[in-house]
Amino acid sequence: MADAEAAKPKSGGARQCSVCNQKRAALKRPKTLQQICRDCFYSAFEEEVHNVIVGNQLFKRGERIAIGASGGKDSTVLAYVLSELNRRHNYGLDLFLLSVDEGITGYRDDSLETVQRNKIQYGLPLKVVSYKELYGWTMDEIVKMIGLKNNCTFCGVFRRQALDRGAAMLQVDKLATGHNADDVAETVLLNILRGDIARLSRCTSIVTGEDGPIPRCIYSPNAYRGFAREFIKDLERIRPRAILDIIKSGENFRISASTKMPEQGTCERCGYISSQKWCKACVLLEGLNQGLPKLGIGRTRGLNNDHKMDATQTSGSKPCGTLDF
Ligand SMILES: Nc1ncnc2c1ncn2[C@@H]1O[C@H](COP(=O)(O)OP(=O)(O)OP(=O)(O)O)[C@@H](O)[C@H]1O
Repeated sequence: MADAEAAKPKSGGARQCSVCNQKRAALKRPKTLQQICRDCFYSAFEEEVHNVIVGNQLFKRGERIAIGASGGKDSTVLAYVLSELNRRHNYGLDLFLLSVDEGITGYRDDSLETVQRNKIQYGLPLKVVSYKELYGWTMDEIVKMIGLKNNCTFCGVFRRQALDRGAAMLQVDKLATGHNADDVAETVLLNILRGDIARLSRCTSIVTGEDGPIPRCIYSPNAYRGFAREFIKDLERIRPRAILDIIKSGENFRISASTKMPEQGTCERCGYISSQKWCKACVLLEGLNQGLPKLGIGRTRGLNNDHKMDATQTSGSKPCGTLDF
């Protein structure tokens, strides 16, 4: 996606596609610097995704795969490309669309309509799980209680767990989520800026147990991530490959053996993966239910006080707009 956005042809530069030599080039790919037409870009993109899937042995024949479907552009592309490649190359996968309804009036209800269309277009079964059914709260209700300032923490933590819970209900083997190059580069940069070594080492992994790129949250357009995004876009204007190079730096990052990393366990309350006594979602939920919504926000207060802080938890007090996969 960074490809397409970064490389709109300059005015007057109506060149021919350097692949088919027939149609007009629609974009210049930062990755290859090729001027390429729309159709050739689609073919190249789909072929590259196929090569990544095969090269990394992402799936096994017969596996059940949930596609995190938000109705946004990335997951819509993901749903299209996975269903298309599954059919074209006969991967033998059972694909499902999985949507989380956070209960944000005027936002998710609209995008869920897109997902309903994807369901019909690609002929994939759809499962929708909602914050209301899982946690007893919609995001609108949470915002009413906590205000706009810290609500992204709730949104991000709950969404990640809701996707995992939905995946468990569907009894899938894997969950696929969509992340474009810009988002991954932002995440690498953010983790460097925060000194979050644990996340930095995982955020470019193609397969993660439970961690990965930290997507943005719609309630916080001016959060720290926004500044990282602006910075990356400025770099991209000067040098379009900058985004891919930042990702490459993240991929090549290695932690020294002497660095202490957080230990993963399970939440004593709900059994979800956690490096603390209670997982972040349970701490936040407890705060909401007790009428103390700030309980799980911040570094020092909360229900996990008796446990030592670690790299993961330190980022628990991170600014709005982060979501861990
Ligand atoms: N509400 C949701 N329901 C299901 N999957 C989701 C939801 N929100 C995010 N995801 C998954 O996480 C990925 C990254 O989410 P993020 O919030 O960064 O959105 P994004 O980069 O705008 O992607 P998209 O364009 O697909 O919304 C999405 O592509 C999707 O696979």
